[in-house]
Amino acid sequence: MELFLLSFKTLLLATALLLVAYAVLHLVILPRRNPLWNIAGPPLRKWFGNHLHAVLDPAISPRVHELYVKKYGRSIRIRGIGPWDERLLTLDPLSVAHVLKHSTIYEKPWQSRKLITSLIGCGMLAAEGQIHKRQRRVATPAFSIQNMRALVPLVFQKGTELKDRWSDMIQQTDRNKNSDLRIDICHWISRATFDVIGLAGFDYNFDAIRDETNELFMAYKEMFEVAISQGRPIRTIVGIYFPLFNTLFPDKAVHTVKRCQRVIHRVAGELIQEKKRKIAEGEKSGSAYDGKDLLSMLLKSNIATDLSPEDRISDEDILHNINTFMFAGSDTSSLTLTWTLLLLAQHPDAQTRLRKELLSVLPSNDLSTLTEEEVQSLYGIISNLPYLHNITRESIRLIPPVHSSLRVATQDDEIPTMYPVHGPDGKVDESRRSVTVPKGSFVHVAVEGFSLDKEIWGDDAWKFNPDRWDSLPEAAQELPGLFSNTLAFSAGPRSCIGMRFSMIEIKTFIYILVTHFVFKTTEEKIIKANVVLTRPYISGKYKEGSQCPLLVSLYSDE
Ligand code: HEM
Repeated sequence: MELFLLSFKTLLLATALLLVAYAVLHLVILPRRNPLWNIAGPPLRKWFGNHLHAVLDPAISPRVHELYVKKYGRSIRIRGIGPWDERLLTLDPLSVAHVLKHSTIYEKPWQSRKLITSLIGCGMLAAEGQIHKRQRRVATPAFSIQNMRALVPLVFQKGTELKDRWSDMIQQTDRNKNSDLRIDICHWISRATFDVIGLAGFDYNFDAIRDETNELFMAYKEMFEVAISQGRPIRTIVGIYFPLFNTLFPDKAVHTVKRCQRVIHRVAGELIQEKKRKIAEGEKSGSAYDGKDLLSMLLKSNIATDLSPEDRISDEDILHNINTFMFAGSDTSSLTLTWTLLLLAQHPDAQTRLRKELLSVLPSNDLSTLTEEEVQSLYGIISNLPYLHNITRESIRLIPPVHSSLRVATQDDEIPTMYPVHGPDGKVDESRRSVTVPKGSFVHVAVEGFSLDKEIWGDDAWKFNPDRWDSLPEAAQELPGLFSNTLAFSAGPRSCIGMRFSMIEIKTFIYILVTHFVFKTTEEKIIKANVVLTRPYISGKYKEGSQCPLLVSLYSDE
């Protein structure tokens, strides 16, 4: 018995020693051997601390980025969730272009892909490798300039509906006077952009500007709310690493997602089958079905004769991508519009100047009476208005809805840098123009960080100055990015496929709203928070959820 106890104790001791050795190896020794320790980075006050809040919270990240660049250069070592998680934060234009261009080396982390897939399926946002390539190839024709222009009338229709709704609300409040009405523009614009993406996505009218009762609309809305709810971070992490946990112990959110997915599968599944039938009938009868929505385009492109059978995607993939367009294309556009209107309210001179430019091309008859050709020709003019273009670019630069993005290196790599790299001792080696990144490391792509960089954009980089776009500094002109030297729509093979679509939506809505209403700020202070996207909150009222109240009145030129 004694012998047994002795050997049991020895076994326990050996196991404990092994665990300690494992922990020391992974928490102390291996991290120190990580090549990322050869570059400078901010210290940590606590051994288990991290820099994530500092670099991801838009309330402080501009100051943090500025300080880091001054002290540590543009290639910065930061700590992720633990000592084993050393990361690269790059504010070097050459490095970020390298990372975004080499999308097969720098993939999206499996954890975020799994989370997205669990909600909307494995569409373009979450897929990697060949699957992503195939989906992107099928979807690209749907987003061509020509196809996007075909969506202009429906964007006008929804912009006009929102305008009419707000006009009614203002007039109902006070029938005699045109007083200011406090409107949460974030909420209302989100309803309108949902309507737009519903019609543009699969020719389906959620009618959310009127009311929020449509079954499919509610399913998407509730599901996306689960995605952005911050209330259960531990559970979310456990669910990602151990999916069985959610099956065995489902909570309210799991049930909600399941219920929403059933509705989407049923209603959107039927829409897909109906479209397929129409396309097949059109082919049979010789008069091709002319549906202009993304679903019709995707289905047509998927059966195009120049696409080999192995490059085609399944009905399931089609549904996942329509879900993806809903997810990636509704809040991003509505937040851009919300931030733009807030900035215009905060800068009344810019608002008046913009209104003057927009009114100069306002037709004499009501927008809702224009023919399709007239709408197309009007949009052609609007899209080229210089001050509107400057306002749009400046708003997206100053408050990009996607605050930052994350990539993981799938192999060891040497990332080139434009600026010299600072060593861990703070010394700058002028000849050192690359950073060694080991496989498995996370790389932070600071979308907002680049947009607000004073060394690139000038000392007024944090200010709203639409005129800057008339003479950009050389450094800004050299920045990589799909959209006007910003990373707001990312860059490279994984950049935003919906940029043209959102430009039509943003310019059309601003045109309609600013020619009909005047926007003023309320007493409340609006702050930014990064909740999947950069969203507005009333200072001190975070728990009330994202909102952006403005005082809105009818514009009259008298
Ligand atoms: C102002 C509006 C928008 C902004 C700021 C925006 C921004 C972005 C950004 C930054 C990415 C890259 C994400 C990453 O690398 O992690 C992205 C990807 C994507 N966006 Fe957008 N987006 C907008 C509107 C739209 C719209 C309207 C659609 C569709 C109708 C859309 C569909 C997509 C898709 C499918 C991807 C994934 C592309 C891929 O990985 O191949 N986006 N968007």
